[in-house]
Amino acid sequence: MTLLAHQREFITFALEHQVLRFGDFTLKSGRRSPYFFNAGQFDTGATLAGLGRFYAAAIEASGTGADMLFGPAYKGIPLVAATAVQLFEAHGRDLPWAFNRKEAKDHGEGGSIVGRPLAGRVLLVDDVITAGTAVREAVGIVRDAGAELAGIVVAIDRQERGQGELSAIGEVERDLGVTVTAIVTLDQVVQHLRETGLHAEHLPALETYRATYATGS
Ligand SMILES: O=P(O)(O)OC[C@H]1O[C@H](OP(=O)(O)OP(=O)(O)O)[C@H](O)[C@@H]1O
Ligand SMILES: O=C(O)c1cc(=O)[nH]c(=O)[nH]1
Repeated sequence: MTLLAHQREFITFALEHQVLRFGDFTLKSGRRSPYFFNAGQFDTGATLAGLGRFYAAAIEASGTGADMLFGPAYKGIPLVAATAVQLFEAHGRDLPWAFNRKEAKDHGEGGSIVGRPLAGRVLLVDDVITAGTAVREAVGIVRDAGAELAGIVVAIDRQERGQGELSAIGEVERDLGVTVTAIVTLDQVVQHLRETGLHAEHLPALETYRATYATGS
């Protein structure tokens, strides 16, 4: 497997800012994981700008055409904002963007979508796909608004089983008919750790976890 320079840079960036951490974490799916990617740790202007640049570059490289961006609450919100800024700053693409509230508001402007109303081909921007539940919920919001899903971009594909035996991303691509783009995959993180010797003490737990939840596809 080849790791591109920007993927190594991204892993280094996530490790440096303790966004990628090792320990014992309970996930949304209920799985217990020896590592966690916490996008909330990109907690300064500079790191959020850096993160947005990685997302924008991944979107440009994927060739996914979209009319607008959507970031699902909560962690998708700063991600979509940072990505929209960097798509414009670094690539000259000025796309409308929106996010949702988890609970609809019945005063003021009301509703659950903030920003540009969802319409046309919408690219979903989120942090992580584990079992795929969160992105399916978000896709439901896009489709309920009468918009079309153009694709999905995440920072990390944990390469775990979804609801059946396929990978969560494989199931999402099959069921929704779109491409999921990840800046990096778990395999690439593991390869980078092996090659650099960084966090070598955590590799056995990562391997055991992978053997439990990984799929061949
Ligand atoms: O693929 P899945 O198994 O669904 O898990 C991954 C998702 O779960 C978490 O979001 P959460 O719903 O906790 O929302 P948050 O953005 O408010 O943290 C995480 O931020 C991912 O988006
Ligand atoms: O599956 C999750 O809940 C999850 C995994 C992960 O690495 N990061 C995160 O924010 N959520």
